[in-house]
Parts: sequence; C-alpha cells; structure tokens
Amino acid sequence: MAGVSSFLPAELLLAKRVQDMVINGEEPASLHMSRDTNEAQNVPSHLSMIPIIDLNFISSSTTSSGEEELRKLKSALCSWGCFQATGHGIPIALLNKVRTVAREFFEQPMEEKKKYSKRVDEMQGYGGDPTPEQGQFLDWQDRLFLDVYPEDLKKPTFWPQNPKSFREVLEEYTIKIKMVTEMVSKAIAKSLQLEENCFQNQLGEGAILNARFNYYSRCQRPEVVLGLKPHADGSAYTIILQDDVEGLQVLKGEQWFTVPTISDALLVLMGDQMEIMSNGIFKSPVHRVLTNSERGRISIAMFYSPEKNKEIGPEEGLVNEERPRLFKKITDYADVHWEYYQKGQRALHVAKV
Ligand SMILES: O=C(O)CCC(=O)C(=O)O
Ligand SMILES: [Fe+2]
Repeated sequence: MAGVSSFLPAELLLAKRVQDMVINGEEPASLHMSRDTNEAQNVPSHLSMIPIIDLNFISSSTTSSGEEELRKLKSALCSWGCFQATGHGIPIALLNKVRTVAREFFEQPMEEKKKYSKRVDEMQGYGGDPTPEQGQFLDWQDRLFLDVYPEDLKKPTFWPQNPKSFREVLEEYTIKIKMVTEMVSKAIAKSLQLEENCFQNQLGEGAILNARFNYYSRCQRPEVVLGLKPHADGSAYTIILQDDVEGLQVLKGEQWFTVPTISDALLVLMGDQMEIMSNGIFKSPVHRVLTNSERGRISIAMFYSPEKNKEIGPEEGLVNEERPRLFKKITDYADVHWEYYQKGQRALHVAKV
C-alpha cells in the first residue's frame, strides 16, 4: 500500500482521510513526509514555561497584585506570543463536553463524517485543508472547519447531526468563547496601558469566530510527518482547547517548545493581526503540531478575527518617536494570510510600512 500512495498527487491524497489511511495500515505518502528527520532525532523537545494567567483575577482586581498579573501577561505576549488562560469563566464540564463531542465526531465511521465533506478547494466542512501549492507537503491530520459567528456566516449543512449534542455544545461553547474574547481583549489592552475597549473597537461588533476541530491520527512514523506544518495564525488571536495528548509546539528563538496540556486552561495565541494592532509589541508565534505513535490527539481552535471589510492597524497610542509605525492599516488580512499559508510562507511583510 505504501508504494501505491507514495505517488498519489495531493488532490487524490486529500480525497482520502488520514484517519482512514491509519485504519487501513497505510504508511505516510511522500507528500506527507515534511519533517526533517535529523531535527526529529537530534533536538530534544523542551516543555515550555508559557505563563499561566488568571483572567478573572485581572478583570476583577484593582490591587497591585492585579497590576503584577498584567505585567506578567504583557511579558508573556512579548516573549512567547501566547499564554495559558485560567479564570476564563468556562466550566471544566463544558470544556470536557467540547472535547468529547469532537472525539466522538472523528471516531464515527467514515460514511457518517462524509455527510459533512467539503470539496477539496473549500474551507468549511470536514476533510483536509484545500490543496496547497505545488511543492508543499500535506499535514497528517483531518479537520472540521465551521464558521460559528456571526450567525449569517454559519452553514448548517456542515454542522454534524451526530453526535446528537454536537450542535448544542458548539453553540454553548461559542457564546462562552465570545465572553472570553471580551476578557482577553480588555486584559491585553490594559497590559499596554491602552483604553480597555480599543481592540474590540478595532475588531468590530461583527468580529468573526471560526472553529477548527483538529484530529491528529497516531502515526507509525512520527519522525517523518507533521500534524500541522509550521505557521503563524492569520487571526487577531486564537483560543486553543487541547486534550491530554501533547503535540503543539511553539517556536521561540531557534527552539521548539512543547505546550503543556492543562485540563482547565485555554491557550491564547496571538495571530498576525494582533502583532499589527500592537505595532509589533506582541509576537504572533510560529507553531506546529507533532504526532506520536500511541494516541490520536484532538484540539479545538477558535480563530478570532476582525469583521469583514473592517480596517485594522497599529493602535495610535503605541506609535511614537521611540517606536515608529511598523505596520500599515489593512483590511481582510486573513485572505492574504491564507494565500501565503498555501505556499508555506508568512504574510506579515505585506502589512509592513
Ligand atoms: O492543534 C493545535 O493545538 C494547534 C492548532 C493550530 O495551530 C491551528 O489550527 O491553527
Ligand atoms: Fe495555528
């Protein structure tokens, strides 16, 4: 089987699912073999010291310890570009329900999942990412991508009917995540000594939330594949719920650091548009996902981006003589980001002055 799939073009490989390949005992095809095996063998993976920040403490505290938490937040976003959020107000029972419906969805027979299949070139729906440009590798993953907010973006035909509670759980989670975005946007504005609503104002009332359910099948050869290739997100920021299987890594300096799994925490990761709005003070970190030979991994990423056609740019309060303007104002950056992503490149230079 390995010999057959090695020569399949990307479109054909994308028409099958990685999960099916694993069930059928197929080896990764050459188009999946994106990982530098030298790096895989020689570089130890360090568990990262990404700070844990209590959002509730920041929003409710006016004391000097609240100030201290804000300093910790700013330092996390300047150095790592992400933090692990606790005190976000989402009960652990709901986080676990989201993890459960995600796993139950992917563990269904293929006929059931195929009801929500996207065409190879579409974004929303079940499958793999649209075909990347020539010369790019394929990720060792399957995903279900759904626009969840605002309402008029939703395409109900792609919303699974099974497991039965999927829709209800995702709707409840979306409402809660919207509340978390309010807490996060205010906290990071305060950490930069800006007016607390400034980022929400830039992103607009119709700021978009997309949900990406990722399933990274176990792989017999984790040293040759990547669950998700190195990239930075095109969002303002992304809120990631992990299960208990490690795999996500963040690049800091020259080194990959594994993000620890914490059952009640959400990883808040800055995207390129927050790097732009913060005039480069916050970093949009490059990250990737590794697989392992033992267990499949689930994650649910919620991308938070400006409303359609909304211009964003560096906050005026962050532009001064010491820190000149680094970025232009830009509209619908996510589209440009996607074009470059398909080529395996970053897009941030497009917004540079
Ligand atoms: O699986 C993860 O933890 C990260 C997913 C991710 O980076 C993405 O969906 O953009
Ligand atoms: Fe990402």
